[in-house]
Amino acid sequence: MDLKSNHTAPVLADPAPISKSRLVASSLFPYSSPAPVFSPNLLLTVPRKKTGILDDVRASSWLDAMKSSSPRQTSTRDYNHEIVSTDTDVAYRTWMVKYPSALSSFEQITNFAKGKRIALFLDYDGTLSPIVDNPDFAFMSIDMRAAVAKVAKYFPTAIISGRSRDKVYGFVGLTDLYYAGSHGMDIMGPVRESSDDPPNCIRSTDKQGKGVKLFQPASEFLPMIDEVFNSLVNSTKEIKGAKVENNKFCVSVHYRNVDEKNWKTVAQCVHDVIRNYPRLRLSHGRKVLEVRPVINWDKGKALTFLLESLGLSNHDDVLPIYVGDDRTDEDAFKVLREGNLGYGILVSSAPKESNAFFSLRDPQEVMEFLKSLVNWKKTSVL
Ligand SMILES: O=P(O)(O)OC[C@H]1O[C@H](O[C@H]2O[C@H](CO)[C@@H](O)[C@H](O)[C@H]2O)[C@H](O)[C@@H](O)[C@@H]1O
Repeated sequence: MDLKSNHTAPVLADPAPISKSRLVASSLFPYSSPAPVFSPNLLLTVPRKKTGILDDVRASSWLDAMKSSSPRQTSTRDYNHEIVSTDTDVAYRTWMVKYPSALSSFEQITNFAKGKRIALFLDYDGTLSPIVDNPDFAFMSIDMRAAVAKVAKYFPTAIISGRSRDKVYGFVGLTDLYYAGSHGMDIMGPVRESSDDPPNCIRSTDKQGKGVKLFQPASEFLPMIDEVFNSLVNSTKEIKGAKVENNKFCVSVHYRNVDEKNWKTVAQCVHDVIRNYPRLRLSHGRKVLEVRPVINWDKGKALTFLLESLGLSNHDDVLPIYVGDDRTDEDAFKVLREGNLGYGILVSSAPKESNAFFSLRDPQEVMEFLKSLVNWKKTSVL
């Protein structure tokens, strides 16, 4: 199949604006899980006109998205290291009325979880590890690793990351978890004999020799992604601070360390490369442009796939909890919210519209939440 064609331009697909309407509180509780649907035809066809240059309108919308792609500090510290209340603090507290802290709402969460099996889904960057300038150094702390290891002893736990699966496994380094890399396009999950495998799913073994299911719905894009990665490395090499990361089924172009006056040049380089690949699209992360295949697959679909693989879909006594900080995590929050399946928890130190139910400020609070889950499980009489 020729995935490269000159008739269409790349799809500039950011997530659709999130609906401002919130479900009423009571809909936190009734659960009915629809059966997951895995379409054999995952390819999306979104034809667009080809444009020669990154035109001004598109350039400014790319730039706006680039500028708003990382939260600002919500508070400052005075010379005594006291937190000084600022307008942004007030805005954050107001926002938290809509997205309450998962720590202060812990009792509400665990009350609802009584008699249920919690399944935990965790994003990596910005959730388990703090955001740092160099993506190669986004290590999680020893304490965080211990907290994740403990929580995984009590609850089925999966990491769903935009990184390549190998890379995120390298950072986390725990064997008792399931891993989905490339925004869910590379899943290594458990084998369940009773279920039918979708196309593109193969049986394999993990590093410990355990039988696993490997699902790579974008496998045919591999040569294209490699080609685009090389082109992007080449075209951005003169831009000081730009960094291109190969995430196997997608490519990240980082501009966190690029002078803001050169962000437009980064956008132009990315545009110039991917305009020749109508089967690739662009999305925005935290100071990163992400190039990925146009397929009907995202972190939300990965979450559904993993629940199915774990034998946890269509059960009223299952409570999935997904913790993430990025726009790509919204797809998973949406699956949980719209299906009334479970709780999305947004990690953010700044107010933003989300499909999550709860919030946590930063990875430190994520760690406290994980520890609280373990303590609750240890002490609860179910
Ligand atoms: O889905 P995630 O696990 O959150 O991965 C999303 C992207 O995370 C990484 O980039 C982000 O974190 C870096 C390290 O803190 C930071 O330098 C960068 O600015 C952030 O965008 C990762 O490098 C990307 O490849 C992932 O797609």
